[in-house]
Amino acid sequence: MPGIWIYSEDSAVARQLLTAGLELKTSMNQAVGVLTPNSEDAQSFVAAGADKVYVVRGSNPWPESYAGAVADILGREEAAVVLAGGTLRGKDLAAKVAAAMQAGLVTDAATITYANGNIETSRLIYGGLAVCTEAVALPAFVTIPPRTFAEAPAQGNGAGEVVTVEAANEDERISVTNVCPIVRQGTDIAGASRVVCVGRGLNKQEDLSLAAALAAAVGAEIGCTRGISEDYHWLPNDRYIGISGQKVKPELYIGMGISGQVQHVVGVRDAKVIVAIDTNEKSLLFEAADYGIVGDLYEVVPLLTKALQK
Ligand SMILES: Cc1cc2nc3c(=O)[nH]c(=O)nc-3n(C[C@H](O)[C@H](O)[C@H](O)COP(=O)(O)OP(=O)(O)OC[C@H]3O[C@@H](n4cnc5c(N)ncnc54)[C@H](O)[C@@H]3O)c2cc1C
Repeated sequence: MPGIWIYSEDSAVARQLLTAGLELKTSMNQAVGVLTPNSEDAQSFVAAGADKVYVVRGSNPWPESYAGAVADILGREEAAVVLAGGTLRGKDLAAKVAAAMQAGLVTDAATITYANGNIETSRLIYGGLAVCTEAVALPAFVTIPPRTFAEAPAQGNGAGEVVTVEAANEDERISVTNVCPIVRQGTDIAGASRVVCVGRGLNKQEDLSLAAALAAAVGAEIGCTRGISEDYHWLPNDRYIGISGQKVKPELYIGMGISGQVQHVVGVRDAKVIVAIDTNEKSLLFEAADYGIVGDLYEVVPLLTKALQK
């Protein structure tokens, strides 16, 4: 089936990529297919508009175990465009399969369109200071970060076909002997709808209670800048936001005591409403903010919390 193919080991991300795939389907007039390791979600892709779904079952979740099977399917189907989730495993798999198929690969695309017979993408570079646009000849591989698109909704039962393929473990050097899930505190901050974020304007770890009270008042998760987790170890590393941390897309982000360096702001720029609290009126976070309060967080935050509790 020549057309647009989607792969992610995370079914929610695959449904987000399906939104981009269905837009390309209209402009390219080609079918959309999904490859997934998750047999239980195959019908949800069909219901959301996939014309064909391959369930690729490997003996372990490492891309080494099924990259060859994915390349075989995509080669057989004469894939024109492959969209892979921009997760660690998605990028790993995309690189392996694109190399096997001698196809071009663009990573971390924020937009994707079909124009002049090519796939055109844009992505942020230099820590968010510039936008890079690229045109890739077909067949083209593109990785897209999670939450770039909304999930494609179910449209009915769908008429797409589901095919199951068993992938042999291609790399005998790798075997899974144990799996330890990452233990997270609270919910995944990347998916939080509200975030209260603390920076090094906070004087000591006990003062995180100020942020916790504000977060409780607005129903938010607590995030931080890199120094708070990596240098001070006041919060776990999965709480820091930015280019090398989590990218968040909340309805509301409240940043306190944050200087707004680009490496942090690039992780929050997609927030719907940004509120900044800082003593320094030149804090760069004010430039990204919808609302700014120039003031001492030790005075402002308790007042704000009290007002919001009412
Ligand atoms: C390659 C690279 C990658 C990086 N990746 C990331 C990343 O992913 N995420 C990230 O966050 N950083 C990242 N950084 C670090 C980044 O460049 C900044 O150093 C960091 O974001 C600054 O953190 P901050 O705003 O908490 O601290 P600071 O820059 O020290 O700012 C503290 C702020 O608090 C204010 N303040 C002080 N006291 C008060 C008070 N009482 N009330 C109110 N405001 C007060 C100050 O005016 C100041 O604006 C990266 C850096 C590099 C080089």
